[in-house]
This record gives sequence, structure tokens and C-alpha cells, in this order.
Amino acid sequence: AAISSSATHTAAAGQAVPLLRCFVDGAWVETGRSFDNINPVNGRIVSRVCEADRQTVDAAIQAARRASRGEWGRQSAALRAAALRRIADGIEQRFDDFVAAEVADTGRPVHQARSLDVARGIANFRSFADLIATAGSEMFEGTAADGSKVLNYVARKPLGVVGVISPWNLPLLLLTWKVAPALAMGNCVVAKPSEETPSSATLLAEVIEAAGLPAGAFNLVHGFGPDSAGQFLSTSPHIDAITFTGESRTGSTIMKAAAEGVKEVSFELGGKNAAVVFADADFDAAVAGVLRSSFTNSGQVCLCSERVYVERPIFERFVAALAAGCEQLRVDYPDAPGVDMGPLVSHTHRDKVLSYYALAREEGATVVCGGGVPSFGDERDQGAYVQPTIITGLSDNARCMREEIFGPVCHVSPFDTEDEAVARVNDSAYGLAGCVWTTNLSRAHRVAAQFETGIVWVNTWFTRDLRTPFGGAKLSGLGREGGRYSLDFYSEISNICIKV
Ligand SMILES: NC(=O)c1ccc[n+]([C@@H]2O[C@H](COP(=O)([O-])OP(=O)(O)OC[C@H]3O[C@@H](n4cnc5c(N)ncnc54)[C@H](O)[C@@H]3O)[C@@H](O)[C@H]2O)c1
Ligand SMILES: N/C(=C\C=C\C=O)C(=O)O
Repeated sequence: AAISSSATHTAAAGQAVPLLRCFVDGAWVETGRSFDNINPVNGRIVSRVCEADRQTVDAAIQAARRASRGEWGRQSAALRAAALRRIADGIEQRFDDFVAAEVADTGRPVHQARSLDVARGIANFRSFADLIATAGSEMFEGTAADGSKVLNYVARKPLGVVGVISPWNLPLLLLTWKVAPALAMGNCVVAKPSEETPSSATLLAEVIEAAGLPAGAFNLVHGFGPDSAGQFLSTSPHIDAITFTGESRTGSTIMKAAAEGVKEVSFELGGKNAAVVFADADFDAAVAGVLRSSFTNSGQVCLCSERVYVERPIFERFVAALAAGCEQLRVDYPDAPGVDMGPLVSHTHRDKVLSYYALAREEGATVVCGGGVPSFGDERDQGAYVQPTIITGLSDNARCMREEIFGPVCHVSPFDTEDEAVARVNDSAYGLAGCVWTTNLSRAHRVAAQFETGIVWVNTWFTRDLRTPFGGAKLSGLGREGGRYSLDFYSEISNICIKV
């Protein structure tokens, strides 16, 4: 990817690779330590990345504080909306650079990086620019004890300095999903992207720099979680809020740190999402939909269905059709014609997913298809590829049915009644998303209303309207973001009462 802000690093093998730097107070900063960024297609080094130490993170937070007390914190909504639109336009102008960055870091299909990841990076900035350009506020008329008129109006001010910590699975989509509303509401940001996916975050900093935001309005610190930039940021007493997307146990750790200073937190966490297919569903649509919701992005989407419940009369036929579709999935290079699935994000994550493939067998599962590693006979054998997999036969208490695997695998179980299906869907520590496939309108509304999840899709999956509340219940998250829900989280809201 054409990362213009990068320096050059000479790797151990003598080859020169880009050195991705941090962006602090409007300047590109190298730090004393760096780490490899690996391409999971073939295991090769894509770049070296500067790891932010505590001093660099603190400098970024201080720069953000200065900017929040300076020009950016006082910007009008119209000027902030214009700035967000410049950022969106900047991403659009460098569309191919962002696609190359996402593909280099994750190995995802190019067509997905184009149609989902980078497209949503642009849409996230534009939707929040539109929102703040048109958002009004509430006013309540009342009467004072002496009978005179009283006006109450709601005022929104920036929180100040917001820490954004994002995951590797949809790198640009999820980073911008938080950075856009944080900036939209006049906050200043210190962002820490995943160590697995630094490239598109670095490009975003370049675009924000070019968009002319004041120094310190947006800062980027690369690094890891524990004992690294993520921990330094989330435990700093000098931030006003943390918005985090990642594993539930990481969220719990960050929440403990935030408790010390009673910091505002917004969490998008793990999931163990279910899809329920009724016998009256459009069969072909349900098969295609469950293939998408199980295997998109190699199953590395928090909204993916790892549990599929199928009404018994169509269970055997559905498993056979799903397996046929799974066998036809093209697992290949990111730019291969018709590619459906790339590798997992890293060898470490592949080991985790393969450990669950082994566990499923130990727990007595039948592996209907997949269950291992594809053999290519070329450099991809040094990548992090696994086979898309379908399993059946496990009880709901099996670990593979309760723990998030976050890979291209789903378990399919039969059910007999609607109440049974709802009870089994809700029998989970997670509550992020659910899917219902039925042509019965009353059943669709009735069942969707009973899911203990933040999101339910009926006869579709991952269809997104950015004005709607997005987030999870139980271990899947805290709070909702999207539309005005983001305005509320990223603002300090006050009520002003005027005796007229
Ligand atoms: N609910 C959602 O919208 C959503 C979206 C995407 C991913 N996720 C979840 O994210 C997980 C996959 O992403 P991941 O592997 O990057 O998650 P992760 O929790 O390992 O890491 C997420 C981010 O947190 C940082 N981090 C890790 N430990 C930290 C600590 N102690 N303090 C501060 N920061 C720390 C990491 O460096 C990374 O930037 C899955 O569980 C998935 O379900 C949820
Ligand atoms: N937050 C969003 C998607 C999350 C995907 C999880 O992997 C979104 O679509 O806004």
C-alpha cells in the first residue's frame, strides 16, 4: 500500500520494508521499538510498525487535550461536518490505497475490501457529517412556581479526549465507526488500532492530516494491548472516555481500568450468534443467507452465525444444501477470480480456530465438511488458511456451542418448536445478533422480539442502516452506537433551564 508517511526499515533478511509510524500532535513519530506486520496469505513481512511506548501515548493524550481546549473543541457543527466530509472524500480519493492496505494486512478478498470495508469507511464519516449538520436538540416548556414561563433546553458539549481501541477483523470499518462520531461531536481522539492491522489506520491518519484538522484533533498510536499502547491508553487518568471493540474479556479488563476514574465506556464485544431457519423459510434464500452469515470474512465478523438451528422437517435437506454450498466456496488469493474466502488474520488466530476444530471432534461432533487446512502446494501453505467447516451432533452444552470461535465454522442443530428454538438461542452468555429465516410475518415479529440480542435480522444478514442503534446485550457489549445513539455517547449532555 502506498503509505506516504512511512519511513524505511531494513528487515533481518536485508529487504527494505515500510516503517509505519505513529501520528502525534500533527507529526509522524518513530519510537524506539517496532514489530512485524505479516501478510496472512503467505506469511511474508508487509511492514514494520512503530510501537508506542507510554511516553508516546501520554504525549498523544496531552496533544488531544490541548486541541480539545483549542480550535477543534470550539468548532461549530457545520465546520466539523465539513471536516468529516473532507475526510470521507480523502478516503475516496485514495480508495485503492485503502483496499491494498486492508488486503495486505488481512488477506481478505479484494471485492470485500472494496464493497464493505473501504466503502463503509467513507459512509461512516458521511453519515455522521449529515447527522450533526441536521441534528436539533430538545426543548421543554414549563411553568415556575410563581407562574412565570420556564424554558429547558438540552445542550451537548464534547466529552473532550476519547480513546478509541479497535480490532483486526474489519479494521477500517470499525475504526472509523468510532472515530467519525467522536470527531463529529467535537472530541479529540487517540486511536489504537489492532497490532494485526496497522496499515489502513495509518492511511486514515494521513487523510485526516491532509483534511487539515488541527494538530492533536486525531492521534494514532500503534501497539499491543497488555503492557503496551492499548493498556497505556485505557488506563490513563487523562482521557474522558473509551470506546472499545474487541473480545469480551478485554472489554472487562478495560472496564476495570475505566472504573478507577469513572470514565465513560462504550463496548462492542464478542458474540455467539444464532440463525434460526423455519420450515416455512424460502429454502434457497436461507441456505445462501446462512452461507454468508457463517463464512463471510472467513467467519471473522462479530455478527457471524456460529450456531444454526433448523426446524426438523427440513434439517437433513438443509444440512446437505449448506454443505454443498460450503464445498463450493472458493478459498484463494485475495484477487483470485470468484474468491469467497481468504485466510484467517494470523497464524495465532488460525491455531485458535484449529483448536476448536479439534475440540469439536473431541466433543463428539460430526464434521460434515471441512475441519482442517487446505493444501495449495504454493506460498499459501505458509499462510493462515483453514477450511470452511460445518459440524453437527453437539449438545448445546458443548464448549463449541458456548464459546466464540471467530472462524469459518458453524454448527447446525434441529429443533421442533418455536419456543424451543427461542430458548436455545437465548441460552448463551452473549447477546449480539440473531437471524430468523421464515416467510410467516407474525412469526418473524414474534420470534425477533424474543431474542435477547441487540440486533435481529429477518430474511437477511448484516444489512446496515447507520441511523439505527448497534450493540450487544449481556457479554456482547455495553451501550449502543449509531445515529443519535452515538451523539449521546460522545457528548456531555446538560440541561439549561431559563426562567423567562
Ligand atoms: N461487537 C462488535 O461490534 C465487534 C466487532 C468486531 C469484533 N468484535 C470482537 O472482537 C474480537 C476480535 O478482535 P480482537 O482479537 O482484535 O480482540 P482483542 O480484544 O484481542 O483486541 C482488540 C483491541 O484491543 C487491544 N487490547 C487487547 N488487550 C488490551 C488491554 N488489556 N487493554 C487495552 N487494549 C487491549 C488490542 O490491541 C486490539 O487493538 C472478537 O471477540 C469479536 O467478536 C466485536
Ligand atoms: N459495527 C459494525 C459492524 C461490526 C462487525 C463486527 O465484526 C457496523 O456495521 O457498524
